[in-house]
Amino acid sequence: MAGIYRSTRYVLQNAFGSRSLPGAVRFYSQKPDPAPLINVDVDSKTGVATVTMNSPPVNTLNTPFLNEMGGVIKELEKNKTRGLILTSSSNSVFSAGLDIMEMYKAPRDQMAVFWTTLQNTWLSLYRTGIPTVAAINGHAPAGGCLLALSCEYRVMVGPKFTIGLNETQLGIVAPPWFLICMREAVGPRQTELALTSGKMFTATEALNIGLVDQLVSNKEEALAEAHKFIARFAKIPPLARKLTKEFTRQEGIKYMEEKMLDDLETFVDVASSPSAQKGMEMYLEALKKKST
Ligand SMILES: CCCC/C=C\CC(=O)SCCNC(=O)CCNC(=O)[C@H](O)C(C)(C)COP(=O)(O)OP(=O)(O)OC[C@H]1O[C@@H](n2cnc3c(N)ncnc32)[C@H](O)[C@@H]1OP(=O)(O)O
Repeated sequence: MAGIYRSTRYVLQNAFGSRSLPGAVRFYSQKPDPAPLINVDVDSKTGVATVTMNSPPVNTLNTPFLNEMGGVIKELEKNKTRGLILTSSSNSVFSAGLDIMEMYKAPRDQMAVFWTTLQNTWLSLYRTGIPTVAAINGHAPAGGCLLALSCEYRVMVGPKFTIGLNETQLGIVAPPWFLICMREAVGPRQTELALTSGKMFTATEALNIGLVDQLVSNKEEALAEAHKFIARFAKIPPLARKLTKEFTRQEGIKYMEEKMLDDLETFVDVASSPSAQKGMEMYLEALKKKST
């Protein structure tokens, strides 16, 4: 392990005084952008929050965005929100996944802060007692797919958008907790087939393997179905629901609680390796070429 990483780990551990690093690492992030990257709209009748990712052009997951998302989840939990619907303000992209610029040619300590923030925000979303639904109204590759998989129910707008964990196509490896989320939705066979090839699924294919639960034809329908899913819990005692969700998701929660620092170390080593850097460079070039 290189010295710089060791010192990052030391600083993070000292800052929080324990092996687990709860909450987002706010003091490491840059000055926050005054414009919100995420909009929250709570329905006054139902108490259900629509959380709209609004970070143009493609809702990439970077440190400020993830910090804000972590803060939103904490706030909704504090206010005893009845449901959380995750969607996007874009007409074509749910989220383009991790911001490759947080990993490409980034110093190891910056990568470490980024990954720690991702780990914490993911855990908050994955384990929250609030019923969660992803209203997937656009493409959801890699980290975008992870966000959707972390919710309890997925409604996807079809047929033209795609979803999947495509990391191997970039020459990087989806970590075990991404894989656990995928396996919980589609089972081990489909997970291996999907992840080894980095397959992006059409909405119909995603429905067929259970990667999403419902197909609809536009965002309004997606939001309506999401509300219906949350309404199913109106008469279920919240504590029993929350604990049952925790038990069901124990593997992912346990992985993150126990392996957070090992996972961080692996990420920084893998992402900074010459082959991963080369893969990202080529991928970024291809994206740029496509957009010009
Ligand atoms: C050990 C590591 C583990 C890592 C685990 C997870 C990895 C990830 O999540 S990696 C990210 C994987 N994401 C993708 O593969 C998606 C890439 N993006 C796309 O396929 C398309 O952008 C998308 C289909 C989402 C949208 O297409 P368009 O609407 O046509 O937009 P553009 O492609 O023109 O993109 C606009 C603009 O955004 C830049 N961009 C897109 N995605 C990313 C990204 N993930 N990170 C950083 N930047 C991204 C793209 O280059 C364009 O930039 P400009 O050319 O400067 O406008």
